[in-house]
Amino acid sequence: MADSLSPSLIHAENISVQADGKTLLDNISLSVRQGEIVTIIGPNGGGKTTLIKALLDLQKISEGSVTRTQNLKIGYVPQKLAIDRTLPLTVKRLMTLTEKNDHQTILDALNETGVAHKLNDSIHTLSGGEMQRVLLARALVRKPNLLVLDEPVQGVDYVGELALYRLIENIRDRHQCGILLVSHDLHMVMRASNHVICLNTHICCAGKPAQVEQSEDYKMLFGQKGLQTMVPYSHHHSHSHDPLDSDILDGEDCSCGHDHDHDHPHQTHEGESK
Ligand SMILES: Nc1ncnc2c1ncn2[C@@H]1O[C@H](COP(=O)(O)OP(=O)(O)OP(=O)(O)O)[C@@H](O)[C@H]1O
Repeated sequence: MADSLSPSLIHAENISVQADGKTLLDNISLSVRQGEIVTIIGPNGGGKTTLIKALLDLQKISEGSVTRTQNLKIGYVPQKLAIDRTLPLTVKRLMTLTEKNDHQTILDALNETGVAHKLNDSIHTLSGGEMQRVLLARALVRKPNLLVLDEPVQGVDYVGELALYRLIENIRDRHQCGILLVSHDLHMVMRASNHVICLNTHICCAGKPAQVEQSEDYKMLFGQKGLQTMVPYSHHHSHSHDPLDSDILDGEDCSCGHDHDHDHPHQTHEGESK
């Protein structure tokens, strides 16, 4: 389990991203440590995918810096996978498209995510949840020390969502990797996280899940939906996680003193300070 002394696998320091004269990210700092699940939540268009891309060097940053630990191996499951639906493609083939792995390695990864029985099936016949599990397995064959999952529960129903988050927790426990998770949907996501960052161009609030729940900014952004979502969290989360002390505004409400217009992200905010 991670502790506050674990070194950061990846660390962003005051990064900002501008594109087309627009600020997409404003002064964001965050760290992901070994054995830790960090979740980025926020409204549509809040900059979650942009932040992931900036961390992965897929998006140019205008200010700030990103530091990665030496030998960092990242397994990335993007939000969208552009696959031509007319292209015949089995799960096995998908698993070897970009990396050559032996049969047993592929089978082990698919076993771990519970979809080994789909090995020879066409990916076009998979359910949303099965597809996400295949993509997770595909990221796992690289034996990453950092898993980056952009909306891993998309297309998955409530029960499947819960199972997927449990699986993600198990992967974290088994591999002791760091996990950076993105979601705009709040169902269950908080429960699985050590640390939550609420992003709406800038960081509105961040900290341990129970602390974010108390944040006025969180309540304003997610309203009743957010409060309802936290119920399962409060009831289940007294035991197994080892929440981190974090260098990111642990449990603090946004204390900048600015008014936030959450429907229309703007950039007058200083963002998070370390
Ligand atoms: N390359 C770009 N140039 C200009 N604007 C961009 C670019 N990439 C993203 N944007 C804009 O930045 C904003 C944030 O997009 P992003 O995809 O990061 O949001 P998100 O939080 O992941 O949203 P969602 O929850 O809908 O997936 C959006 O308004 C988007 O249109």
